[in-house]
This record gives sequence, C-alpha cells and structure tokens, in this order.
Amino acid sequence: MKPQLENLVQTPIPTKHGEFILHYYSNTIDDKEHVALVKGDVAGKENVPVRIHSECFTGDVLGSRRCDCGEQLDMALQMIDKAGFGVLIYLRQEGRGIGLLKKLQAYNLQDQGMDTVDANIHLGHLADEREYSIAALMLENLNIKSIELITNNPKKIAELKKLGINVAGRIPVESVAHDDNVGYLKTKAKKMAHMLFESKKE
Ligand SMILES: Nc1nc2c(ncn2[C@@H]2O[C@H](COP(=O)(O)OP(=O)(O)OP(=O)(O)O)[C@@H](O)[C@H]2O)c(=O)[nH]1
Ligand SMILES: [Zn+2]
Repeated sequence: MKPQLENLVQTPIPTKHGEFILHYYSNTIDDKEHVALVKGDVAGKENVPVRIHSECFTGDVLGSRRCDCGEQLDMALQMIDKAGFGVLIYLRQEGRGIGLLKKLQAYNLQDQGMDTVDANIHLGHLADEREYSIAALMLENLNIKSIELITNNPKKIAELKKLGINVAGRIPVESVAHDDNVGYLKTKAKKMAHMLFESKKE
C-alpha cells in the first residue's frame, strides 16, 4: 500500500524570521513527528523555495559548531522570509538517519581521527541512511507544483526527483566555515559531493 500522510494540525508560529504556519503530520512509514513550517501562499505554486532539513539536535538546538546545521536552518528561514513564501520541512532523521546515540558515538570516533563518513561505516552504517518519501508526501499534501531546493547536496536533489518531485532549481546555503567544522565540511565536499567551497576551487 502507498504510504499515507495526514496533516493533523496547523498553527501559527511567530519567529524572528516572521510568521509561519506549522503543519504537524502523522504518517504510516515511521512513528516520528515530522513537521513543515510554511510561509505565505504555496498551494498551486511553482518555484517554491523549500528547505528539507534533517534533524540535528546538537547543531539545531545546542548550536554545536561541529557541523553547519544550525546556521543552515537559520539561513533557510531567512531566505524563505525574504522570498515571502516557502517551506521548511523538518524531518526527524537525526544523524543522517542513524539516530542521536550513533551520531554521538561517531563524533567520538571522529575525535580519534576518522572522518564523518568512515565513522558511520565503522559503526556498521551507511554514510547516509536518509530517505525523503515523507518530505515528498508533504509537498504533495501542500499542493506545491515545483520547488527551488535550498541545499548544497546533489544526492538530496536526485532522491527527490526519483520520488516524482519537480525540482526546478537549487538555492545554495553555504555557512562560513570555522576551525571546529572545516574538516567536516571538506569531507562533505570531497566524499559526499556537496557543492561547498566551489568559489575557492582552482
Ligand atoms: N552520522 C552523522 N550525522 C551527522 C554528522 N554531522 C551532522 N550530521 C547529521 O547530518 C544531517 C544533516 O546532513 P548534512 O550532510 O549536514 O546536510 P544535508 O542535509 O545532506 O545537505 P544540505 O541540504 O546541503 O544541508 C543531520 O541529520 C545531522 O544530524 C556526523 O558527523 N555524523
Ligand atoms: Zn549538525
């Protein structure tokens, strides 16, 4: 049976990036609380700016400097606010899908010299175990015709296209690298094909 999604509640959330409507979804794929933060009128629209953000408790909530997630979240909301319409889909697939416990273990392995990809593999996981069918169902539920995806990750774009989402373009979201995350960002560029440091490539 095709996975099902239900839009159970919508409620206004005023943020520092203006007013959004938070949509709470239940689904038949997992028991996680996936949400979409929607600004303006997106139904029936083309080229809607969309950020599909995977949960990062350490980066999003604690402001960890090991990664760029918190900054990307903030930058994406700012972009959507500026555009006057758009969607932030917040998927509860912590740690690129391996969960918080394993991500924290992976951090300790990274402190012993492994990079973010090898640490996942050492723990018996894939480098990236995420899956975007819930995001695709949310976009369908919101009746969005085509999106401009806020991302540096080409794999995310390819996965969404495979799920039938019309990705009309990409909006880069590059934070400023610093000492605590530059190694992590370089690994993402080198091993995961993220479009980072492009202007600095010779
Ligand atoms: N396993 C693991 N997960 C991480 C690590 N650092 C961040 N994450 C998780 O990675 C996810 C974010 O993925 P990223 O690869 O940073 O970015 P992306 O979403 O693929 O790409 P962008 O759209 O460009 O941000 C979140 O779920 C984080 O919890 C790490 O070192 N190990
Ligand atoms: Zn993070």
